[in-house]
Amino acid sequence: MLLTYEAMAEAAKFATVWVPFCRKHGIEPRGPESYFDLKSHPYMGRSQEDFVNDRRRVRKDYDEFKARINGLDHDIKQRSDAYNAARGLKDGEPRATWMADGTQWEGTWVEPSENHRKGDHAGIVLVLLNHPSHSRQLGPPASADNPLDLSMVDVRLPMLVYVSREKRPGHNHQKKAGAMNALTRCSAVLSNSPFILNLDCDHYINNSQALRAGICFMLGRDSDTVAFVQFPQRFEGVDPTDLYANHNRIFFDGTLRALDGMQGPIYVGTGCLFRRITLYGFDPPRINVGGPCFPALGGMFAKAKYEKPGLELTTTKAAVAKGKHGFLPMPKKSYGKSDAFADTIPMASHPSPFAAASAASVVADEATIAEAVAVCAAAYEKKTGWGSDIGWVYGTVTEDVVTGYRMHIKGWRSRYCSIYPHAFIGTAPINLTERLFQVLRWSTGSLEIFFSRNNPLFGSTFLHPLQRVAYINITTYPFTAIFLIFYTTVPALSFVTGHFIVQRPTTMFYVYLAIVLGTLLILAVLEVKWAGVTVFEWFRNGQFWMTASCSAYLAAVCQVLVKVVFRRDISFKLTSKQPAGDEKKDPYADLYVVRWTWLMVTPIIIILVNIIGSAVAFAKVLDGEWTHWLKVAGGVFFNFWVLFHLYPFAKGILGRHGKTPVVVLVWWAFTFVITAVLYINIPHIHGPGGKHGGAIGRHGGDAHHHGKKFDGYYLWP
Ligand SMILES: O=c1ccn([C@@H]2O[C@H](COP(=O)(O)OP(=O)(O)O[C@H]3O[C@H](CO)[C@@H](O)[C@H](O)[C@H]3O)[C@@H](O)[C@H]2O)c(=O)[nH]1
Ligand SMILES: [Mn+2]
Repeated sequence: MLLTYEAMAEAAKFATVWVPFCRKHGIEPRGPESYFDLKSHPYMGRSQEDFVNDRRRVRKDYDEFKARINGLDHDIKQRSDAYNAARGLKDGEPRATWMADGTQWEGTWVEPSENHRKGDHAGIVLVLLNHPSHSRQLGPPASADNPLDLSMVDVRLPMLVYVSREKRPGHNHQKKAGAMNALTRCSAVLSNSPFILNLDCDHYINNSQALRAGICFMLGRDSDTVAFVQFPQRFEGVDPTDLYANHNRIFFDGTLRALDGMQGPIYVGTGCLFRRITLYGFDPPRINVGGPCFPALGGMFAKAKYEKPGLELTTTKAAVAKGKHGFLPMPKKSYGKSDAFADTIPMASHPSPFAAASAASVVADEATIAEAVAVCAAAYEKKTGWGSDIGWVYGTVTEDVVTGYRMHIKGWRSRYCSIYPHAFIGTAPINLTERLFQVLRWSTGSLEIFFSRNNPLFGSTFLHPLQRVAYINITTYPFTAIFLIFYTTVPALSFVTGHFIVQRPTTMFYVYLAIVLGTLLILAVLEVKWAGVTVFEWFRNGQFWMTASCSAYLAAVCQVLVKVVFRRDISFKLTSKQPAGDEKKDPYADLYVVRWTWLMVTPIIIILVNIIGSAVAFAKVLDGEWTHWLKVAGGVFFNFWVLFHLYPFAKGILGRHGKTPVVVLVWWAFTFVITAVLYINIPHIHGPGGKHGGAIGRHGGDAHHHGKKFDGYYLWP
């Protein structure tokens, strides 16, 4: 969209003031919006007065910048209308969208037409800021049109390029993975930097030292085997009680950190620093998988392959210059038709011998840009290794997990880098429906990987054994839904029917139960103590896990089975972003907006079943039908345990009213009492009464049939 491009152009212009200002005064955080939102402005630079003046000036620039961005939509339309009018368009002729410099925009038009609509437009590469010089470049001193004294500040800005890959109808563009691959090739041609930072469109950099922190893991001793450095995802705009566990603290601060002790964290799609060559399918220079515990297991069956040097320079510079690609890990044709792109690969793998050459190549001239457009053509990847052996992997909606996995099975490591202030911050869906769909997408993606050629059960032996366990877990976890559905409904249903499929507990059963519970407890303590999450956050995770498991995971299992059986593709529904701005309004308004989806059906059923189950049990005790009220209490407690987990969900579907927790409890109590009263008062439901017999009699022949046929059913208490 032209809007994106022009907004970027405005940002580039504002950056010429903002970035030097930040450097001069040591401003942190570097996001202007977050910085100007701060309550206090700790001063770190030089003289106070200088700072106050500069700050006032930049603030004014920033406000103007924001106003211009907000006006862009209108400006573009007005400008285009003027140009179109000037050209005297006849009726029915397509109405072009015009750039500020008076040329037609090649991408999507405001009024879409052939070759200029969403999913049907040319590839566009526009350089907004060109390569900076290699040496320091001090700014001008203060003057009339430049009120900031920048004479002591380096004013260079990094290269900034707008890229929109070619889109054609009927062509599978492979969503985010396809976008990342096009960008990887484009940046290879334009800059070919050896490291790539990948951020989602809804994330920003919050700590200017983040890259320095991450790159340490790449450049340090022995770190030539590190493929990527993963930062935890952090979010803003989440409600303070984190009703739907958006922060995912256990996953980021527990799981990813723990994996760091093995082969490394999995790749989670954003906030990740890559070594460029790993995306090209290179093997690591050495294999050191297995660590001190399992050194023999690393690459057990594949040793021979690694006797030859992996990344050692086996070709002379001259040979590369002649266009021979002797030491590419894959045949040249799997990288696509662009020779210019293929030539960048050896330079990315061995920056040092080519330092002079790559320094000279950093000019974004017309030919280079034409090449950049060519490598993001829609048809470029036809009959190449992109999406399978090279770059981001296709065929799943969680391309992140599988892309990291393919690196790990080659023996690459990854590292986890968590710093404070948070390196990157993003937005999370705080609406229940959006959140459920997000989890549905993740769980579907995981299962897709399980049912693909990237099933971790069959990955190479370069995968650390425990890392493999982690990958199996991450590609099978949605199956927990099947068990959880039984776990959350059968005990409550047993109260209603009076039949119990679980045996009267034996001593051995209690022993096992104690072991399982003890393990869970240790795990919980470790997670809380060691990952640094609070007990409250820990509970939230558990609550949301149950909600997601009995809705999204279940749906994912069904969806993927359909895909596996009928070969239907699954769509990537972009997570809705909370509309920004308007501070006066409730920032969490979206939290309680109810948008119905069939994903909500199962949790609602489970809630009802548990309330009704315990109400019936209660009624049976009141009625004298059951006498072992202590045992009944135990069962009812279990039902409440389930309800307690589904409490945030209930709060969410009650919408606006859910803001007061009392409403949920009132509703639950109401349902409970109604059920109990009905049960006691309607004789034909609860049968002729009297102890166990009543329970069977109530269901007549049917229940008898069950009671007799299956020895597995027990009457209890
Ligand atoms: O067709 C698409 C869809 C998405 N994106 C990008 O993918 C990102 C992730 O999409 P989003 O809707 O924000 O989903 P989230 O659930 O927030 O994303 C998480 O889950 C995704 C996998 O499902 C990962 O790719 C993301 O990195 C990870 O943050 C977006 O920011 C875009 O940059 C595209 O480029 N093209
Ligand atoms: Mn996102």
